[in-house]
Amino acid sequence: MLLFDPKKEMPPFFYQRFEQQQFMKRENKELKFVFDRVYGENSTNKDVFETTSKEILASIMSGYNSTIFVYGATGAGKTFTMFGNDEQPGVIRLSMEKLFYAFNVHEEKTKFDIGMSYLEVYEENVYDLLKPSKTPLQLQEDAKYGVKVAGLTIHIVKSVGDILNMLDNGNKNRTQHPTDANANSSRSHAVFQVYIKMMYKTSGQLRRVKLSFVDLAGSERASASGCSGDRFKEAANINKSLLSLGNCINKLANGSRYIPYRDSKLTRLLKDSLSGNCKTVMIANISPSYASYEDTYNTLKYAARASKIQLNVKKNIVDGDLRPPQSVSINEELRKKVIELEAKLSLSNVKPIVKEDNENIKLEWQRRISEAYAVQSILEKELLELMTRQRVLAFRHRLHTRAFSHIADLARSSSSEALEQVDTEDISCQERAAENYAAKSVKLDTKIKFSWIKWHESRQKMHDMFNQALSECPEQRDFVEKVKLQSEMRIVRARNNLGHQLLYMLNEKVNTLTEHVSDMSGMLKKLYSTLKGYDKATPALEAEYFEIMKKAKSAEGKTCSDEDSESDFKLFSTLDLEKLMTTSDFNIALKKYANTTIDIATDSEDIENPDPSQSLARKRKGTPIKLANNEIIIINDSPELLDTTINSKSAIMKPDVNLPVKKKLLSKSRETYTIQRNLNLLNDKAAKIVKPVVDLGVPLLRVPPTMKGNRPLPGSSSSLTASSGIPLQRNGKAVRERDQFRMHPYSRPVATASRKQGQTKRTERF
Ligand SMILES: Nc1ncnc2c1ncn2[C@@H]1O[C@H](COP(=O)(O)OP(=O)(O)OP(=O)(O)O)[C@@H](O)[C@H]1O
Repeated sequence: MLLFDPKKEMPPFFYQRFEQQQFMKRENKELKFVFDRVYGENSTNKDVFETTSKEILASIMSGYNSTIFVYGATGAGKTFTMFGNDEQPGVIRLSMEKLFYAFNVHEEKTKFDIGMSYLEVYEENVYDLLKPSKTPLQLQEDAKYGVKVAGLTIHIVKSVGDILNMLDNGNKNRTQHPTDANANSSRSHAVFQVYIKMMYKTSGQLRRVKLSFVDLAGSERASASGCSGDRFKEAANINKSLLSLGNCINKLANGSRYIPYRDSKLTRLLKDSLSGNCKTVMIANISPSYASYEDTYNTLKYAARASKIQLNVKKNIVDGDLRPPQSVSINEELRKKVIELEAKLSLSNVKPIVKEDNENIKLEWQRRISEAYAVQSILEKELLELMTRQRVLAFRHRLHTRAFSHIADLARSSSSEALEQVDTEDISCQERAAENYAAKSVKLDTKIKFSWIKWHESRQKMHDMFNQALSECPEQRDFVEKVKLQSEMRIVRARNNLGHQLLYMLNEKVNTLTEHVSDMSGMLKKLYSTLKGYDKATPALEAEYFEIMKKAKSAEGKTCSDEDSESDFKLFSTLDLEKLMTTSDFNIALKKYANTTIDIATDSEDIENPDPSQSLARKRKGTPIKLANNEIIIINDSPELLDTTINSKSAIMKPDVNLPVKKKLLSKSRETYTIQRNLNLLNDKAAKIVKPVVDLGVPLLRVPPTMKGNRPLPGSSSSLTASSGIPLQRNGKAVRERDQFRMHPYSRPVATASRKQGQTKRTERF
């Protein structure tokens, strides 16, 4: 046990005969760390070797891979522990001497082939220290042999002397720079590996073992070590690779399934030593100096975590192809015996073995499925997140575009000033927004595409794995179903989340619209009253006014009265991972909607009938008016015909169709968002199209039967008749008469006709 920063008895401090509290004193940590061995200040390299590496060497002879690595702050004595000096040889030399001694002892029965390599990892590049070159070496992963360094030279050695000479040469090539903490600081991680091939002469059995010694570069706080420029970068790189090593150690200690070996070259190289088939010793060097307090504390934490890692090791026995001829017959006999025994054993214990095997297979499949599912979950989450962002962006853009189209439509039908204002301010703004949206959506589309491909591949793999697992072990159907359900749940949750986001945006828009509608209906009321006051409100205008007011009222309090918004909502809230949708797919779908839907106050019939040609055919030019006798007339009040500027001083409606407006945008808006009036009355075959009144802006009026013989009023020139044969006249007086009764605008009670003209009084102006 090592006691770090122990509590110390401090002599009491008195001031004016009273004992004082010592505020400035730092609280001691007094942390206890338990390790396999702890070495004191007087321990030698031999002490370290005897209780660490020596034990490991015995297992090397039995065929186990082994690694010894030293870790610690800069200047703590790592290189000294590994290499030592003449008086105090380091762990490498002592191990090699011991190893070669063992080789000599077993020389008669075993043939040993020994090779060595020496490399360094400097700033995330791997260099061969025994064949110096400026070109870094590449790491390759091999399913059978693990991580290999391509092009690394392996030198055959016959004695300890050979090895030490090679190491001396290699050390000369190793990157060293002075730091504040160490005049000969090693700035790279050095990995020295000994490859031993042992062949037992009698049995022909072959063992290949790898012994590694890793001298890590010193961990340091870059600012504390007083370096700058290149040295600072060097220190940052060292710390980065040590951090990834620390992460791997943490995850291994916690039993995590995913270990981030690929985060750095160092961890990739040490993968075998950390988690593979390897017996590993970690030597943590610390300095007793108070100046290294923080470094010592960090090193101890690092080592404590590393000590929790548990490895599964197995002997590296390879059936040799190089078996000596005399051993072949013995070996064959033994093999036959083994087969016989195995057969006997399997006969006697069929059931338990099968059961145990099944259980193992099941567990193995579950482990593999869980691992693959963890990867797929990450990909799925990423894809869902991107898709949600794409739809939210597209929906927001759609809402903006629609709002703009409404404004453009209103401006177009109101005045040239309004239209010009839209032209100068809003269109450029809208164009900028559209460009912005296009750029963002292209980026998102690309990301989604890549993410989807990865997700799809991983899903395919999972699918294959499920099939294989179920065919080998059908009883794990429940486990497979559970994994599938988890994935479905994630998608449903993401869909819900998207729906909430879109609904929130839609409600915001509806709230703003409701506000506008109430503002506009107030204004419309004023305008209508003014027109009426001047006798300029035609029946068509009047009918339309009441219709609009009715709709404005019914729209109040509704959260989503707009059918088109609902279609948009449906389109954008669809989150189907199977179907990859790009921004252009949305646009195509929206165009389809645009053809089938008439905006603002849409007739349900038009939505039900998706044939655009039919819905367009049913559009009429004019306002239907139902008379008291159920007869329907349609007044063609299209803007062209209502243009009273042709022959009148009073302008009811004056559309400027040739204004210098960016036609592209406006024409699009008109095509998509036609303000449509109620069409139900059009189904009546008896309806007649009647020409509009343009002369003085006086509404068209049927002359009641009682007034039939009367001469037309001055200024009235119409000879129009409805289907009933009743003549229609422009009759200002009759209008005033009608207004007195304030009937529903669509009905003209015959009763009005019975009133005497003399009784008619204009009681209402405004
Ligand atoms: N146990 C020891 N006995 C005598 N000298 C030592 C001992 N440990 C370290 N030293 C000396 O301390 C100095 C720094 O040690 P060393 O170079 O081994 O540190 P290091 O941890 O490898 O540092 P770096 O990470 O910077 O390379 C060297 O001069 C070394 O000889």
